Amino acid sequence: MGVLPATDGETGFTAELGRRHADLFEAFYQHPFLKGLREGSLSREQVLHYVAQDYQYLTAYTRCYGLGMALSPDRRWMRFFHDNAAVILCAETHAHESLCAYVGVSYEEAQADHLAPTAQAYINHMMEAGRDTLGVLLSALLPCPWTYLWAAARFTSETPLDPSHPFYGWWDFYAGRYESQKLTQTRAMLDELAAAAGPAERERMERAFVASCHYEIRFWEMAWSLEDWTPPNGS
Ligand SMILES: Cc1ncc(C[n+]2csc(CCO)c2C)c(N)n1
Repeated sequence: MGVLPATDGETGFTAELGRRHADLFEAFYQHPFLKGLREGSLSREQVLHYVAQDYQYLTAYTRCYGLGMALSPDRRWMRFFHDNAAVILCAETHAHESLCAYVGVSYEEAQADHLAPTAQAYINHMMEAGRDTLGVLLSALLPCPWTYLWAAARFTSETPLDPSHPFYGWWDFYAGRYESQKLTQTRAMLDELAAAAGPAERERMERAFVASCHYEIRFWEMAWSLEDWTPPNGS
């Protein structure tokens, strides 16, 4: 096992989740699609498939922050969801644009009008969590920033990032300091909710978190295999 998402000394609900499910973070890191992003060896089709689906995913992810506002007990929580939604709406497209530049298409040209099965399932899972408690919703939303930022921190600490890397812009965005501050804040907010939750809710929170970790791995697999709705027998 490589670098753990949470160290032994860290306390709180999210640190426990990170340690208990470190195997999923490792599987995320070792997936051939992320390896391709590290080595600059992805095909044009794979990059395009990812960008098109991820654009749709980010729209739904931002919508879930709207659900978070609706579930917010006070203005402090509303501000958290509001401010993060504003950042995701603007900033995350930088990461996509660097992938578009790599394959030589505009962001508009990279769009698809349908969701692949895995992207659809991941979105449904997050939206469903938004019909439960704030704690369950935020647990479903946490693996998204945590896996990406953890992977970027690990990669850039092992291999200093060179601007000539074909996916420099993508790695540089997720390795950025601003993103990492947001992740720390999100974990602290979720730790707070977990401390006030009963065992049954905490159990649903963990299940929502684990499902999203699996979906993060499957999202790579979706883009790697160019997943679509063609029935398995090819008809
Ligand atoms: C499938 C998928 N999972 C995670 C991310 C990364 N990501 C999406 S929004 C956000 C910021 C949250 O504060 C981060 C880090 C992605 N692009 N696509």
